Amino acid sequence: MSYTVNCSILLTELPLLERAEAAKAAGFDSVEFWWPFAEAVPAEADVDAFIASIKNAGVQLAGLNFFAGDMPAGDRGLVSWIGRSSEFKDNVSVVAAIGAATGCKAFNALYGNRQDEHTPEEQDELALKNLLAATAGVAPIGGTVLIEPVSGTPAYPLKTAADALSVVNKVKEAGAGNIALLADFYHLSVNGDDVADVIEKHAHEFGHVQIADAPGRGAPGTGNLPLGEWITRSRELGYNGGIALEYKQERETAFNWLIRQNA
Ligand SMILES: O=C(O)C(=O)CO
Repeated sequence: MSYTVNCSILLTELPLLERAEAAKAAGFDSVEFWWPFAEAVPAEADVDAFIASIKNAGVQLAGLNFFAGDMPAGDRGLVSWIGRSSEFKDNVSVVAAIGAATGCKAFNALYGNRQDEHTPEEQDELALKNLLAATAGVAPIGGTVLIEPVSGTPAYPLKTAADALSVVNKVKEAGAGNIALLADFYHLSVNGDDVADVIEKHAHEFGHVQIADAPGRGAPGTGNLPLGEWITRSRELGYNGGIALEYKQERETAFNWLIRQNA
């Protein structure tokens, strides 16, 4: 099986523009990134350099997150963030341009942490508008917007597959078909979701899958999740998209579990 390397959590010892090449050298043909710039609309030269690093490495960009704010400081997306919707919409154009240049078709829109000064209804109303703008923005390049339950950030409201699917369904009811659940087996497990049940019910409609073991968000085999079984069952039930490696592990040993598995 060929996996996608998430180069925002793996290979991070290397400068951003060297990571795609390092993934290729480690034997992978596809990579994905969280938003790789500090701002929603970076300098054109920085975007061009990022695209060139993917193309020159000879890998496929298989996934890209929309700008999500200051993630190290705890931000997890702009989608429902009242006061930052023009920034989000400006970002959609840059994301779509990167998709057009690279052939990337999967775009993860982190929903945003709850803001105490606004009601959940107000934030969800904005999220619907922003997600309709995002789905419209990537539709011309055949893109799909992904909605991801995330762990580790208490104020992030989408914790289970059901939470994310209710957002997906609202956007679909509003007329956009190109939106789907990002099933990150690590985040779902840590949040207490029943991952096996989510797979039984929804694998056929997953937009993307990411893996890490739990506890610890390490490589497969470092924790106790049955990741191999879950991947196999997802495939049996019709999921035919990529499986992205989104775990923490130093570069030297990042893919040893795969080498052992293939030996
Ligand atoms: O913030 C995280 O942990 C993510 O997985 C973002 O995509």
